[in-house]
Amino acid sequence: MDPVRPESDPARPESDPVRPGAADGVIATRGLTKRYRGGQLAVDGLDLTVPAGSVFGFLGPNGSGKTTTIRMLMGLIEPTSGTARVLGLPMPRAARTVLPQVGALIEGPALYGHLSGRDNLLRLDAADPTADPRTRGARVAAALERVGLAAAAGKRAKAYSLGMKQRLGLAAALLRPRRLLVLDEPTNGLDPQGMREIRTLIRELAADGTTVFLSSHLLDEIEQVCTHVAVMARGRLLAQGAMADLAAGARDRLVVTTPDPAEAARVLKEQGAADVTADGDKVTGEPPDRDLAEVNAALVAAGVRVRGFTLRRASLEDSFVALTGEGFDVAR
Ligand SMILES: Nc1ncnc2c1ncn2[C@@H]1O[C@H](COP(=O)(O)OP(=O)(O)OP(=O)(O)O)[C@@H](O)[C@H]1O
Repeated sequence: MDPVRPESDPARPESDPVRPGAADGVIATRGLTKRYRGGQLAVDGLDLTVPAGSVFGFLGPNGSGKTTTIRMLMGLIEPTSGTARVLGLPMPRAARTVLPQVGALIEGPALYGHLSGRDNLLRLDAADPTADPRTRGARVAAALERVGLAAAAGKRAKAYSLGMKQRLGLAAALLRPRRLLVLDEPTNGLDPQGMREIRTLIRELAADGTTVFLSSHLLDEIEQVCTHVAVMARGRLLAQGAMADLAAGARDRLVVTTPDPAEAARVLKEQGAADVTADGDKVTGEPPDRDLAEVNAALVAAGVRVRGFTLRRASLEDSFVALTGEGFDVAR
């Protein structure tokens, strides 16, 4: 089933378990497919390539197959067909080599509520046979510091807010150096402040060189923190690539704010704008290939009361629509 070469193949440097190369990406899947026993095709022929050093957004609505993919990548479930390599090694076969180098936060961290944040981490660290007990205290203190929990380290975990629990989960993932962090919907259930804090932390981790694989159903979130993105819908990969390349697939939009939307729409079409739509007092369209000052003047000359006239940069959502012809809110 698995056509990859043996792990010890010297011709393939990324097979070195200590320092696998990233020629194929930190994560690479080929035709990865999962059909659950009930017959549900959750992931369908996925070819995913996650470049080293990227913050890779794995975007898709609920039920699109993100968690199933992550569970296959982490060796928690077997694919029905296809292959998955993580850090250059085949999963789940090389799980014992790969997983210690991967920090994962999947479906909320498992914590002991009656223990303090610090004691939770001490306990987790003690469960790691490769962790030196002499440096345990320092390691735990550094991880708590990293996620901004140093001041709350002595508090029982059950008294933590959801955001603090997520951060403690991240601290646990950071107890040892990781080459890859896999975060499944890490901001789910958090308030805006908690979301911002987690995003900032993700950016900092990425700046340190860790590759971050971040699943989310939030377009905004992916747009704000990710360098690369893959878009899933109904178990299939719709698009993947560098965020900038994906954005290049969608054109900027001209946005006119006016109390006269119907007239504005007519003039914009006349001026050569394509795909003109009106929504309330906003009329948007693809800008025509001419001096926009002339377009503005034409609106005013036609008696349109122009209250705003701006060019909005293409968003990830625009790219998504341009690439797929579908809205993001894909119904299942
Ligand atoms: N253990 C299972 N047995 C059968 N079907 C499952 C199982 N787990 C998930 N599914 C189905 O597989 C599909 C993909 O689910 P998955 O959880 O991977 O999606 P997701 O994108 O992670 O969504 P969410 O964010 O809601 O978890 C869904 O239709 C789901 O109902």
